[in-house]
Amino acid sequence: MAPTPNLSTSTPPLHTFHVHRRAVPYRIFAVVYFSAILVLLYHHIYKLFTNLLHPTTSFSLVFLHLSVVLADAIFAFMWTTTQAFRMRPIQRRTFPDNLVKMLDKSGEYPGLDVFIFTADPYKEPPMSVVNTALSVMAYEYPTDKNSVYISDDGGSKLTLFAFMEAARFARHWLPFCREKRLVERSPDAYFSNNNCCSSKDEEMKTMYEAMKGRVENMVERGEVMNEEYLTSKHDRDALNKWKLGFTHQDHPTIIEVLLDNGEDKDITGYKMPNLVYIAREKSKSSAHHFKAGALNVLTRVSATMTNAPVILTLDCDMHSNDPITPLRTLCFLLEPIMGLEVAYVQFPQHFRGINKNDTYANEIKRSFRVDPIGMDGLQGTCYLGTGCFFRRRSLFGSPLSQLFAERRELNPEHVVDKNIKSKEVLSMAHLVASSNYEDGTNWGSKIGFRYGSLVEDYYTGYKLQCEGWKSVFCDPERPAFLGDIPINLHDVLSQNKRWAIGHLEVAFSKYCPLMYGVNSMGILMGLAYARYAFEAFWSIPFTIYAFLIPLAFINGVSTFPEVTNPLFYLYVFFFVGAYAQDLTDFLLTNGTIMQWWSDQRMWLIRGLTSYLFGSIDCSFQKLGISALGFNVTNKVVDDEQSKRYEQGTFEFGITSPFFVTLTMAAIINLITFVVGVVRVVLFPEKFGEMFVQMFISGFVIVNCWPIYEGIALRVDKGRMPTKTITISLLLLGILHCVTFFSLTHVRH
Ligand SMILES: O=c1ccn([C@@H]2O[C@H](COP(=O)(O)OP(=O)(O)O[C@H]3O[C@H](CO)[C@@H](O)[C@H](O)[C@H]3O)[C@@H](O)[C@H]2O)c(=O)[nH]1
Ligand SMILES: [Mn+2]
Repeated sequence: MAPTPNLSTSTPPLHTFHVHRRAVPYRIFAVVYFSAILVLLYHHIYKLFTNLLHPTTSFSLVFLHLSVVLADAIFAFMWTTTQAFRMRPIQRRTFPDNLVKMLDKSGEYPGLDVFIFTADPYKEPPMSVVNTALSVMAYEYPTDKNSVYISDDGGSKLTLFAFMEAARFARHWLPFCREKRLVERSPDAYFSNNNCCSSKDEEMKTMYEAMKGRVENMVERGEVMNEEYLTSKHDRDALNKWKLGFTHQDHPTIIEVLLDNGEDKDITGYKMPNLVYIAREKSKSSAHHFKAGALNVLTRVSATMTNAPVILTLDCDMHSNDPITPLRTLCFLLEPIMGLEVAYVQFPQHFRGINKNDTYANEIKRSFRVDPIGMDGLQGTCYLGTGCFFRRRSLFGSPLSQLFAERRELNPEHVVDKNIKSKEVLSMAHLVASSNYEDGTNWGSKIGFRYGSLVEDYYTGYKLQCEGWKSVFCDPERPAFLGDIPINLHDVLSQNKRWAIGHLEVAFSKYCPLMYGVNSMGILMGLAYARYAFEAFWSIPFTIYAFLIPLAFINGVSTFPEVTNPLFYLYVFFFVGAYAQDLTDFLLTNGTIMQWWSDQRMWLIRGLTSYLFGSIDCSFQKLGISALGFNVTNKVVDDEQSKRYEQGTFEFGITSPFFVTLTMAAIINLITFVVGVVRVVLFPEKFGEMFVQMFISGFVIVNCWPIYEGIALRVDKGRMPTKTITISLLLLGILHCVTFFSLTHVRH
């Protein structure tokens, strides 16, 4: 299809898009697949009723049958929700050159406020946060329009110290980037790519390494103490704000303006961007709402200081990989016709350091690449938490009716006319960062980033779109940002568990996408958001297919149709159809078959771990038994683990409930398969009856290969702990006994 310009043809376009060719075959396939689902559901219900009406049917058999119907119904539901992404996937292009021409002729660059988040100096090394900040301070954007705000939820001296160093280094780094026209503007990325040839490079590298040495030295010691590093009185005074009794959960607000655009210049005399450090007030008596709370504090503090109309939210594990990214964003936000309706422009999370076959599916291709282009063709993509440029105005009510904050200074149209370091500005900034400031206001409910879910990104994007805002997904050839990934299985699964819980919180709130979302945005967008809200539901069919049905099989009860039954072909179609389409999506987004294999394996693994335990935690929270928290993902890498990751070896190593369910699934399916083989040898005529179960268990076994290795073949530290294996065997024994006694009357 020809690209469709989104502008009137008189001016050169700022952006275009085209609908992917796959849309039409996907729509046809959807109709066929959906019809097949209806046939299967009809069959299930028919059989269930005949079973129920039969006087001799035992309770256990009905239970088993109901479970199978439930599993298949959830598969069907989840399949339906994913169709929303496949109806109209689009691809966009931007023309930053045209934008620059337009701005040179007619206008001014809008201000940009960048928010960077960090929460723990030991899980998120301050040097990595510094690299994130330097990469965006060096954006190809007028420096007097660029302000970088660091939110430190760890309230750590170490992070502030690192930024004092960074502010000094930036005076050298920014002109260096400008003069050399670098595209890699995170020093760490630049120097680790062996960009060292000129003497200027060498000099810069030495300076960078010296700063890194000082910061890492402090972090290692856990205290900022070396007086010789603290050259200015101002720095010493700032660090003295950490008084006795200061903890990361209980402390006053600390705001330090480290660079002030009005007065600070780089070594060539150019203005520096603003750089502000903020540790918001924390107190045990008020909720701080984790990252969502930090986002709102930064929204307010930045409003008092610069109030730029465009906000970039960026996690500290991600740095800019392309300095013209803000210009690409403006291609959408400044577009005269549709621009005003766009709440945010989301760039995908791309990662560095992923191993060859992407063992843990860290690329998260479906959520970060495949699904967003599908939503982009409808009303717009989800907010993914980082690498996203917001129109500040979108945080204040729907496009048609603006809401106003309780203080005029916080509203998007307010113009700041005082210096960022002035007394008035600083006292207002402290006020709006206090821990009880939001009491009795609309922050978190109607204004700003929304509270109520651990995935504040998904939830906020969803609420904005329900209000009528559009959004844009922009995925240029050169990734705009590059992030780091967790490289150990447990970290990956914990992260996914947090997401699953956050999504469930939305699913079971009054804003459930299936009702509220469908009403506000229509059926397709509602389904797309529901696909995430209900992702933890995968755990239900997976648990049934991985445990219940194999246990029944071992105890002599087969659930699946024989190969001679026409229904058998329906199952084959479901399996092959869904997998083939999934593979197609993957290959069309530059994936390899092996990466796809890892991705589907991780989906199965998540089903029995993150989604399962996420559902359990969420139920506990609903029952008031426990509270939910945001466990920050660990970003520090252990060398030995790193080596195993490079080789593609799975990392177990610690005792965790996640690994218990995985081990159980691996063992029970191996047993099922062996039992099947023995029965086929004894009664070859039963092969047709057992084929489907043996195929499914065989498929699980192939997927579980790394688990068997972890249990039996490895001796390194990352192997499956003996304790985990013992607990799994015990639990399996109990489950087997329960099944055995429940099915006593059914066996023949
Ligand atoms: O109380 C908190 C907890 C976290 N963070 C920051 O939030 C960011 C994301 O945390 P991380 O541990 O890296 O979580 P991820 O799972 O990698 O983050 C994904 O999922 C989050 C929602 O669960 C989103 O906020 C993120 O943008 C998205 O990348 C980091 O910069 C943290 O420093 C805070 O500022 N305050
Ligand atoms: Mn992260």
